[in-house]
Amino acid sequence: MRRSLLWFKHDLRLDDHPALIAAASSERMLPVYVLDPKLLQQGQLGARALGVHRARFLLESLLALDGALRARGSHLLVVQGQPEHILPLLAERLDISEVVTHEEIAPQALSEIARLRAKLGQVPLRLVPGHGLLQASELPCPVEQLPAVYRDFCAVMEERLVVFQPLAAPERLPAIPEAAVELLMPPPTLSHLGLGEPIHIADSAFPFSGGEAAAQGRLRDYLWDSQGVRQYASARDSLIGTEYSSKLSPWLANGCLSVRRVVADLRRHEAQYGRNESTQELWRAVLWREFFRWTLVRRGEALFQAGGLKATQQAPTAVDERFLQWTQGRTGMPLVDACMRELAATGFISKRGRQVVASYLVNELRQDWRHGAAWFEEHLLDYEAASNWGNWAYLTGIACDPVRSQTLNPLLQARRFDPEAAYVSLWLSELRALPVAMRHTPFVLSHLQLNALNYPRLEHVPESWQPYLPGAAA
Ligand SMILES: Cc1cc2nc3c(=O)[nH]c(=O)nc-3n(C[C@H](O)[C@H](O)[C@H](O)COP(=O)(O)OP(=O)(O)OC[C@H]3O[C@@H](n4cnc5c(N)ncnc54)[C@H](O)[C@@H]3O)c2cc1C
Repeated sequence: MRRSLLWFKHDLRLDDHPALIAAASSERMLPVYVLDPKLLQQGQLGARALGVHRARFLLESLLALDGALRARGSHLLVVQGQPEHILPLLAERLDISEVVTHEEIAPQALSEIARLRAKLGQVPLRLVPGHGLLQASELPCPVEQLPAVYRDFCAVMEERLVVFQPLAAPERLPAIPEAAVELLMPPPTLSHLGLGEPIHIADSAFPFSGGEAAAQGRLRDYLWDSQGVRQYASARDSLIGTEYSSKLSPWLANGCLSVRRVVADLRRHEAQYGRNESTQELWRAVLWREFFRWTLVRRGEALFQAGGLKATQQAPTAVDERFLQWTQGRTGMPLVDACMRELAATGFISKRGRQVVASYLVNELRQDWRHGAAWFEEHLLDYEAASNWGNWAYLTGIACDPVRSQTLNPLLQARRFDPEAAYVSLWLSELRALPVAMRHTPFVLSHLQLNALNYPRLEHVPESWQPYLPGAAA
C-alpha cells in the first residue's frame, strides 16, 4: 500500500495546493506540520523568528487546516521538533513510501531540505513547485536572464496574459495510516510555546485571524462584495482602516491563500467589472512579491549580507541604543513611533509605514538594516523572507536598483499621509494632550514640556525637515 507523508510548511490551505494533489493519489496520506522550537529562540540579530503575533496567526491557521482536513476524511498531525529529525522517524514508524512537499527558495529552507533528504535515506522526498505565482518553466526567459530591477521585471511580466488556473481542493482525501491515529493531538497553544497572549489593542488595520476560510472571506469581500479593490490606487497610502489595501499579505505569507487564486480572481473581477488603474496597481503589487521571490532565487544568501546585493561597504553597521528606541516606538519622531507601536501591538503596519520606519532607521539613525529586518521578521504577521529582506535591501539602497537609497523625509510623509494627525493620535496617547497642529512636531517644545508629556526628545532636527515645521509655510 502506498503511503505518502505530506509536509505542510507555509502552505496552510487545501485550495490550489499542488503538493496535496500529488500526495492525495496515495492509498494513505499523512498531513504533517512540524513546529521547530528554534524559531522561538533569539537569533544572531537579537530577534526571534516567530513572535507572539505570528505564532497566534500560525496556530489559528493550523487549527483551521486540521478542521478542513477532517471534513474531508483526513487529519493534521502537528509535531514540535526539527523536520530533519521528526519526518524520518515518522517515515520509518509508519512505513511511508514518499515525503511530498512544496519547493523552497530561501537559503535556510533549502539547507533544511538538504538535511532532511540525507536523513530520509531510501525514502524519496518529492518537491513540487507550488508557492509562487509563476514556476520557472512559465517564465518568459531563463531565471538568470530575468531583469534585476523591478521596473524592467514588470515590463517583462506585466503584459504577460497568463491565465492562471488554480487547482480546486479535493472533495475527499485518503485516510491517514492507521498507526498514526494514536499520534494525533491538538496543536500547541501560545502558552505551551511559552509566549503568553497578545494584548488586544483596538485595530487600526484589520482584525486578522488565521486560516483558509478567513483568507477566502477577505478575498471575496475585497474583490466582490465591498469591491474595495476598485479604490486601491487612491487608498493604498493611507495608514488607518481595513480598506486602504487588500490586507491579504498575512494569508499569502502563511499560505492560507494561493497567490494564483488571488490573480485568477482579480482577472475574473476585471472581466466582469472592467480593468481600472486600481486593479492594475494591485497586479503590480503582486508583481513586487514575485520580483523579490525571483531575486532571492537568483541571489540567495547575498540578500541577507550587510552589503546586500551590491556587496557595498556603505550600508551602516552600527547598532546602539537608538535601535532600541526605534523598536520601542520612542525615537521622538511621532510618525515613526506610531508605526513601531502599531507593529508591536498588532503585527501589522501599512506599506507606507514600513517604508517610513525602515528609511528612518537606516538613513537618519544610521543603524544596521539587518537588525531592522530581523525585528520585522519577529513581528510581522506577513513575514516572508524574500519580501522582507528584499524590501529592506531596496530601501537601504543595496538592492539591484540603480537608486542609491530610498530616503524618505518622515516629516513630509507625516504631513502628506497623516494630515490631521489621526494616525499618530491613535497610537501615541501621550501626544493627545497637544493641539492637533503640534502632534507631528512635539520636538519643537521645550524639555520641560516634553518631560511633562513623557515623550522622548529628538537629539537633532534635520535641516530637511525645516519646510514642514509649524509656521514654516507662512
Ligand atoms: C521594509 C519592508 C518590509 C516588508 N516586509 C514584507 C514581508 O515580510 N512580507 C510581505 O508580504 N510584504 C512585506 N512588505 C511589502 C508590503 O509592505 C506588504 O506586502 C503590504 O503592506 C501588505 O499589505 P496588503 O496585503 O494590504 O498589501 P496590498 O497593497 O494590498 O498588496 C497586495 C499584495 O501584493 C504584495 N505586495 C505589495 N507590495 C509589496 C512589496 N513592496 N513587496 C512585496 N510584496 C508586495 C503582497 O503580497 C500584498 O499582500 C514589506 C515592505 C517594506 C517597505
